[in-house]
Amino acid sequence: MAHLEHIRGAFIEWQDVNFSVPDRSTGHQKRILTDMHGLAQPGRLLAIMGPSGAGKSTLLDILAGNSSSRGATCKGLILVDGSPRNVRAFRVISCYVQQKDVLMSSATVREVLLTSALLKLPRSVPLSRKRALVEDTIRELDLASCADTLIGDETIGLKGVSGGQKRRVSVGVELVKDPRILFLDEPSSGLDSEMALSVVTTLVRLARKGRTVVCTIHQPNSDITECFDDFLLLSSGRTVYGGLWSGAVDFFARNGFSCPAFKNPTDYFMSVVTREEGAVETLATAYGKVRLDLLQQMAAVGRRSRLEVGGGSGGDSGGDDVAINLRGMGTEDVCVLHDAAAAVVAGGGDGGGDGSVGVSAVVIPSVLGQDSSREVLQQRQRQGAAAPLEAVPERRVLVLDGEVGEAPAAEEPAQMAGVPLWFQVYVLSVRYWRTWIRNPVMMASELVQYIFTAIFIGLMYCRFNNVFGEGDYNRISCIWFSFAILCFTPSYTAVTNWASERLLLKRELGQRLYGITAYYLARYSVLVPFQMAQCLLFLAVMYFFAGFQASVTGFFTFFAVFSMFQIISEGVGACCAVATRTPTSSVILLTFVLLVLLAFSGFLTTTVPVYFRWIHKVSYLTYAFSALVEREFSHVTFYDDTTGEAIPGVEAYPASLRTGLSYSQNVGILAGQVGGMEVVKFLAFNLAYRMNLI
Ligand SMILES: Nc1ncnc2c1ncn2[C@@H]1O[C@H](COP(=O)(O)OP(=O)(O)OP(=O)(O)O)[C@@H](O)[C@H]1O
Repeated sequence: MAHLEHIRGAFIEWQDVNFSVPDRSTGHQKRILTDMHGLAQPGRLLAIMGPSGAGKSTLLDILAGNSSSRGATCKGLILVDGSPRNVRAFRVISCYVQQKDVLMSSATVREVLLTSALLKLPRSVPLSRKRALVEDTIRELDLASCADTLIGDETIGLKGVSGGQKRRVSVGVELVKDPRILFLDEPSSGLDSEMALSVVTTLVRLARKGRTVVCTIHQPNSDITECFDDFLLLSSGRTVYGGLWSGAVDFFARNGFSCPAFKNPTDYFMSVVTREEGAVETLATAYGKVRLDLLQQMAAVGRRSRLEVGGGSGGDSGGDDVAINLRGMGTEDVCVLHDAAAAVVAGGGDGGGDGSVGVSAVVIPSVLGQDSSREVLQQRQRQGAAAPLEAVPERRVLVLDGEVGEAPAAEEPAQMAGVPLWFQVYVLSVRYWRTWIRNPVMMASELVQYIFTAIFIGLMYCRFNNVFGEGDYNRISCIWFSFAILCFTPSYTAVTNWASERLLLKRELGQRLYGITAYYLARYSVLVPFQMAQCLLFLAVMYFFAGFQASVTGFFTFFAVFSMFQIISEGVGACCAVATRTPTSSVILLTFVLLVLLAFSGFLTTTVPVYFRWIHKVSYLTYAFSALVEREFSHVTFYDDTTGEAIPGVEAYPASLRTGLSYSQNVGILAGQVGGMEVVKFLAFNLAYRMNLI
């Protein structure tokens, strides 16, 4: 556990935080959070509670630097280790675990964590260290017993880990980057009481290593509340209480709300703020008066507990740490020793360090600072408090555990900058590949569809004859029918897969683990061979069964055209999926598009109305169909059943099926359409991402 022993959390202090969003009905700003103050400390678990709509998630998002509502206004000051937060740098040292577990169901716990480590940690970190980190994480989260079990998804018949284990894996996915700060949105929601407790005790363990852990929580039972160190109770966007968990009952009692014996305090608090008229106003006002005392008390207890933990694991433990840090600081930094164990580090000097393992900045936030530090910070607050949070001055931040450096001032977070595109594509391809081969329902349904369709069509047309009026018609029908069925298979698969893929993609793109280009290339590199294999399977049965020209060239011509056809069909499905918000609307759109394309492919109507002619001209079905008819008929001679006259194949099929192009020209256009579809698909993914459809 060597790696995890060195974790140092960060002090996060927020002051006068106000958040408003535009109210569509009135056109004015609607206040969501009012005058929020608080403190989260290293080595401690801060639980944020409140009734539904109290503003818990909003506050958590703001603290984590995730808030991005259009038209929203966020004012106030957030200090990290005593200095105004630089959101970009803050994201590097913190992580956010969302409420819903969005994990790759076809991967094992160990694989999920390793993928995360490969994408999140720079390439300069050796693979052996990444693997060691994954093993550390597995042990730390108590996941050893299920490390090689699939995550699973009951909805697709894939058995896997339990809900509590899944939630811990979600934490682990973030933990592999070794964050100093963890934000978790309702980590116990949807779990039974035992699983919820196991998740919360895991969080306490993570906090005790020295990390700062902040979570929102809903209706905790008394076992869970015993795990809280610090506690923040919100109601209607106001702070009703913020301080030590152990002081909450006393605070309520002093303000006229005594918790009955044997009642879970959190149940009581919730009933007071939701049912008692005027209680929120009374408590919020009372809290405003004692806020500073409660925060100072909380900070003092926090400091004491970190000192008790001592110099070994976690926490701002010893004077040695401070001395090392001060050596690593730039000369412009203002360092004010607070006590033997800690220092206030303010100012914006270069954060260059000696790079020694375990070096950390130990910082006391302003609520605890002595006069000298207060002056520095008050000056900062005067600069920053009135400004929107995003506008606070940038400051270099120390990245802990083994490396002291400055947070990237440029656009990309550090973890993305460290992983080259080819490596992202490689990691994602492996994961994508696994999704296909480990998903029995998807694999079986695909195989059954192709084999069943091939046998069905083979039986339907079983061994064409060469009688004019029969053999020609059957060949044309067989080709069209094959296309008509097969255009639905890859496109529907794209739509159904997108529903589960989208959430994971959204999370990972949001964290900038990779970009759309890496995702697109990885997807393409796995899907194309799969589609080609499926075409081969289909034609191996259908081509000879039905009785198409028995030649190797003929077979591989069909194979090439069918493969291109499948690739385009998958692209049509993917575009319909990303262009819509729900699977139902994707299916409706896709069905409509394919039916229109089929209708004007040249088989169903001999005269295409002039206003639909453009569809006939752009449809890939037109060229695929025409190319194969052209190819087959140029190698077959029919005979008239009554006269015995020989009729060359090229003269035997109707003019309505001809595009006016030769076989190779049709294939050339189809190949161009494959390229065009890939460009459209790539742009569609990018556009969907920009328009928030992913
Ligand atoms: N961007 C936004 N636009 C409009 N209203 C918003 C926005 N963000 C939050 N709100 C509103 O602010 C209030 C607080 O929302 P928030 O999700 O923070 O509450 P919560 O305490 O987390 O509730 P829950 O426990 O139900 O998740 C809600 O009434 C919500 O509708």
